[in-house]
Amino acid sequence: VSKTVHFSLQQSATQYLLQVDAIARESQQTLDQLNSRAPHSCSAANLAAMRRVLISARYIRDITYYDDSGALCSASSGKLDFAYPHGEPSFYSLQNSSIWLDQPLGDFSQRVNGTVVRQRDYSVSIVSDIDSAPPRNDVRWQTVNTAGTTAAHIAGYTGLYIAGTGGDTLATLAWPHYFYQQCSSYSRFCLSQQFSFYTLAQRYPFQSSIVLLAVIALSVLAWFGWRQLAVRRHSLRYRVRNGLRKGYFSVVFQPIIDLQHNRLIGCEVLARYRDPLGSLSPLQFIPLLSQLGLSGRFTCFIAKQALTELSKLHNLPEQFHLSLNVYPHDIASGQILELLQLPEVQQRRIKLVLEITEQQELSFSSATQHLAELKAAGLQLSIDDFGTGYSNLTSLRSLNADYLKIDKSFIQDMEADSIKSTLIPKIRDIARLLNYSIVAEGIENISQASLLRSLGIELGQGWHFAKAMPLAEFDNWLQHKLQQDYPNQRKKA
Ligand SMILES: Nc1nc2c(ncn2[C@@H]2O[C@H](COP(=O)(O)O[C@H]3[C@@H](O)[C@H](n4cnc5c(=O)[nH]c(N)nc54)O[C@@H]3COP(=O)(O)O)[C@@H](O)[C@H]2O)c(=O)[nH]1
Repeated sequence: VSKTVHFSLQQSATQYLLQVDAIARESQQTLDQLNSRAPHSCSAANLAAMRRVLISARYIRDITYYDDSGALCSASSGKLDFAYPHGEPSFYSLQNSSIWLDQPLGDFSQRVNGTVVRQRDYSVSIVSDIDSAPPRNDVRWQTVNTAGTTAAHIAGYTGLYIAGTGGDTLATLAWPHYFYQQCSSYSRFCLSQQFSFYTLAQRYPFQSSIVLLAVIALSVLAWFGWRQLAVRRHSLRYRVRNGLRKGYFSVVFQPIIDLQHNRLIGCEVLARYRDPLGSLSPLQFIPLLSQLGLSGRFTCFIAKQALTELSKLHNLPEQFHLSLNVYPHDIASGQILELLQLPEVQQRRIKLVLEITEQQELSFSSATQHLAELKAAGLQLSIDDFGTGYSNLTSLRSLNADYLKIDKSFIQDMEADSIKSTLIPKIRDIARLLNYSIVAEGIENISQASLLRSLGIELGQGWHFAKAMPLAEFDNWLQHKLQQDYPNQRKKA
């Protein structure tokens, strides 16, 4: 389609510019011929010579002779009554011709306007349709002359000509507008045309329908592509993967309390997610990270982030614990050992406790060696969500952990003496047998805290003490708590 359109535009513009060149050539040759004659005057012999030239010309309608005061005689009118002055020319062309556009050529029987081209003592007047009849009249067009330093507007719409585009250029402007420009080689005239797809559609109905179909097909494809992208970007998998790359995960800290002395001994770090589409719950992103094979990277990120943030707090209690949830399969695979490479983990100020949920079965054969390496590196282990999963006494013993964390489902309804809560003393006995400290999680009120204290449970956490908080809030809470716990101690610098 573009070839057909291009060819057709090229043909008509070439025809038009060839005519312009022919007029320019005839004008130039005539002026050269007259200017080279001597003597220059309005003598009968000179007027006769001017008329002979005029008769053989194809485009020139009159020839005028000048001296410094103005036009003195012309081939059509003979001697003029007075020297007729010209105003400023419209532009200067090649060989320093002065050109006046749209001049009234008043000495013809009918009043007509035309173009006057003057060089030295002579001018030629041309009446042609090149400035009023472009090759196509259903397009916007402009003719300019580029012989001077700037393009001189000759006819048509102003502002269509694009400098530097050169000749014979077909381009799509903003769809559905097209642009075509061609310049003549001799007279330096350029013809610029601008037209819309609708003009094409009228002229080339078949080709245009192909273009239109192609545009529709491309738009539909682009729409589907965009929709697919939007769906993908909204999918949880994309968000979680992207979140790890872009840092949409953050950490919050929930205090862990020594129930017997009501003192802060550490905290648990919990992950949070927020991206421009909103928040995701850990229950959504924790299993997904595992399915995406990103659990190891994620655990390292959370550990690094939590330790970096906590290291900014200067008055953490001695032997402060940071409990970090880890994926049991990362222990079995050994990926968890990557934690030991982190400089933040290697520092000894904060004790790292790895919480391994009991809800997922741990492959003991491969895990034992890795757990031993973690413990040898100074990390502690805690069995999380105890009472909800797979542990038996043998597996508990072989894990060689330090803490046993009673699941919150045992704590809830403790005050109402629920069946589950009656098992707490039994869990406590098992923990003592194995030399584990007990942490009770999900303590929501004072009566649960008192009951657990009376049962000899050492450690606890839950909303009764504080919810999980971002660092700044945790710091405020910590200052307040330290004031309570150590009222006589001055703040550390
Ligand atoms: N492997 C990783 N797992 C993580 C990480 N961050 C969180 N998680 C696990 O996601 C589960 C849901 O966590 P979350 O929504 O943060 O809920 C925790 C507490 O906010 C909530 N909690 C704490 N106190 C109370 C309470 O008094 N009542 C109550 N109803 N809920 C409370 O319990 C969740 C902590 O659970 P646990 O880890 O078992 O101590 C959860 O399984 C997280 O483990 C991560 O970084 N890595």
